[in-house]
Amino acid sequence: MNTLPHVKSLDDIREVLKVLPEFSQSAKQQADAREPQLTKPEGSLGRLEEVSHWVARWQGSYPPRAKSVHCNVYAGNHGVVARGVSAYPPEVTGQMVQNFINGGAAVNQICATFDVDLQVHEMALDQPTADFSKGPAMSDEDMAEAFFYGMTTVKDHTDLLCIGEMGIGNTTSAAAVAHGLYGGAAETWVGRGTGVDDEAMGHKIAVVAESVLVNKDAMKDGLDVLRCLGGRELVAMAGAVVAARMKRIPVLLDGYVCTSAVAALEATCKGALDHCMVAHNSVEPGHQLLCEKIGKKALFDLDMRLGEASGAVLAVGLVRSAVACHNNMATFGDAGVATKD
Ligand SMILES: O=C(O)c1ccc[n+]([C@@H]2O[C@H](COP(=O)([O-])O)[C@@H](O)[C@H]2O)c1
Ligand SMILES: Cc1cc2nc[nH]c2cc1C
Repeated sequence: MNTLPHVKSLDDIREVLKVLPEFSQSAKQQADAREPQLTKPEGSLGRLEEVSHWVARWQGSYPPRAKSVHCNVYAGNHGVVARGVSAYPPEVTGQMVQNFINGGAAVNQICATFDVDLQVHEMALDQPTADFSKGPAMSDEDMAEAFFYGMTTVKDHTDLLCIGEMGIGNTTSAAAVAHGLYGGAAETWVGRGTGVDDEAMGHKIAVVAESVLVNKDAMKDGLDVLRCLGGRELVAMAGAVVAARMKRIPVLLDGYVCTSAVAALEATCKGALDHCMVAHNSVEPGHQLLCEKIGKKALFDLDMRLGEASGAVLAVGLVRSAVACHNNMATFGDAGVATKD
């Protein structure tokens, strides 16, 4: 199987991003050739057609598969919580990790529904990142370590990978990363996260604006932004997305925090997220704009704002249905159904 490069610095990660594999032209051609033969009006399965072709192209083999599905949830703690930006205390991160392990969280139930294997990864919860409203969240070395760790968590023989996170304070991190990457007004990128009140919301916007200003000179590309304003779980998600690309595994992204983390890859290297789809549109107001910035449209919108990969895993049923239609529907010829005039 593929050996992953042991990245030890942001420059090492930049080198990896330059040589990411592209999708398979042969799988694309096979999927394109089969689609018009299936017993349905042309285009009538809408985005399900896009989904099955996306799976085939990025797996690089044909027919597409969606049997072995894994979900990786990364958990991290954030120094910026000292600024009063979350509705919950930071101990909840570790407590929720225990809840995941015990099978009591929402994502456990959704994984069980779709027979998805769930792995939870604690990212040094006893060492929160530095408060990024004062300076960089992580050193170059810390970021590379979390990134490489994320890379190693992607298992071979996975048909589809769902990624998500848990971390009190991380919607502030996500907003700061998005603001750092794309600019605009800080309030465009800030939402209520776990549910902060109006007063805390105003404060959160000010903290995000301040954090981007404080770190401005240290941020030359997307990876710098992720190091300065991200967190270990955000970095691990970015590492997992890169490893999945190398192992030819399509990825379902979750909500705002997940999308913001990996947007740093796209900002560094255009096309780095071509093997990913955004599963759902989060209630966080910046998510839709963020999706536009990376050229993606979420598969559905159920007013969710939970995180923990819940939206990504929910999309597994949709992907499996898309792949089953593509692979198993009868053709016009086989079924004796007349084609259009
Ligand atoms: O990713 C999202 O769309 C999302 C939206 C709202 C909340 N969250 C989750 O809520 C936590 C962060 O919220 P907060 O208020 O502590 O920044 C973290 O564990 C996330 O998984 C996640
Ligand atoms: C209880 C709880 C569960 C979560 N799951 C993801 N983020 C969360 C935040 C809180 C507060």
